[in-house]
Amino acid sequence: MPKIEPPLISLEKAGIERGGRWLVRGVDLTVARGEIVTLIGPNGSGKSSTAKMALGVIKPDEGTAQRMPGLRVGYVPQKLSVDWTLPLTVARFMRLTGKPDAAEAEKALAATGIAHLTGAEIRNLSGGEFQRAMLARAIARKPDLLVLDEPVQGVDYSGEIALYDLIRKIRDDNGCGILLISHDLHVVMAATDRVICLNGHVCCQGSPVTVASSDAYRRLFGGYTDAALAVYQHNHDHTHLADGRVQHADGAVTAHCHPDDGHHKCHPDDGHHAEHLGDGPHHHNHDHQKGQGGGSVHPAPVAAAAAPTAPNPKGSRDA
Ligand SMILES: Nc1ncnc2c1ncn2[C@@H]1O[C@H](COP(=O)(O)OP(=O)(O)OP(=O)(O)O)[C@@H](O)[C@H]1O
Repeated sequence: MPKIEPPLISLEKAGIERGGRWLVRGVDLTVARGEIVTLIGPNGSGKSSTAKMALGVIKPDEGTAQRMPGLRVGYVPQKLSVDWTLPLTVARFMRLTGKPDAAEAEKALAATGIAHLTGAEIRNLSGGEFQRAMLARAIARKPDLLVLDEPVQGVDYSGEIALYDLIRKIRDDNGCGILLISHDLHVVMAATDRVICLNGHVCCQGSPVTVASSDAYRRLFGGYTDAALAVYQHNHDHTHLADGRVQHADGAVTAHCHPDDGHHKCHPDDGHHAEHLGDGPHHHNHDHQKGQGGGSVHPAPVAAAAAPTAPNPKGSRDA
């Protein structure tokens, strides 16, 4: 009989109380190897507090928190205190904590698509590049579990898609478990196996479709839910090949997407196609539409993640 691996982390009926107020309570949560679990919920709903309990940073005031013995965690925090006036290259940033050896650091930077930025100053990176550097630093530790708190903040929509694709790829390549924290209702739906919807307690949980269809989720997010669900359920039917051409479901290969591909009207100069350069063949199972209306998103801005010289939107990540 195959051995059932215990989860990497598990919370049972866990809660945190501060100053006589329960920040969050009654949380049941597990993350297993190879699984992407997303904590979703509005601001202040207890997502970060729950993640901190799972990581052992905060001890639960009720219930239990358990971690696999010897668990290696890669953590990308929501905020990072960096003195942006100090010169700090990406290479040095990789060695600030954890000190991976040079080969591991190089591999991690290549895996996140920013090997060419090793010598660049952190303060000059675009928002998407900075998030990739944070991810690279986390995966260089070869974690069993990656915890990513709002990993796409400060990143434009097409950059978000690229980052969620990257997160999935990291899971596939490394076999680690991933705990994602997000209040993004759209792209994250397609990038996760299980969603736990929080609002001081677990409102609902399950597959993204189950959660997005639930009454509790609808009550919490109101009119946004249908769009989120529609976006999640809308699977692309084409693959972007490494040479930039597009292979369609019927096997036909064209220079660009078909204008009637359904999910969007495709402009040849769309930024989102650029971000997959070097990723090899890339099959979409996400939607390119952001927002509620499901309208066309063109012209899409060039992905921050793919723009090596884009200006640095520091405001979005300063602690
Ligand atoms: N140490 C603390 N003492 C008192 N209140 C706290 C403490 N830490 C967090 N809180 C409060 O607990 C609630 C949940 O905070 P938490 O950071 O977990 O929410 P979140 O869902 O991650 O929010 P956001 O999406 O805004 O990051 C908030 O109202 C916050 O102000």
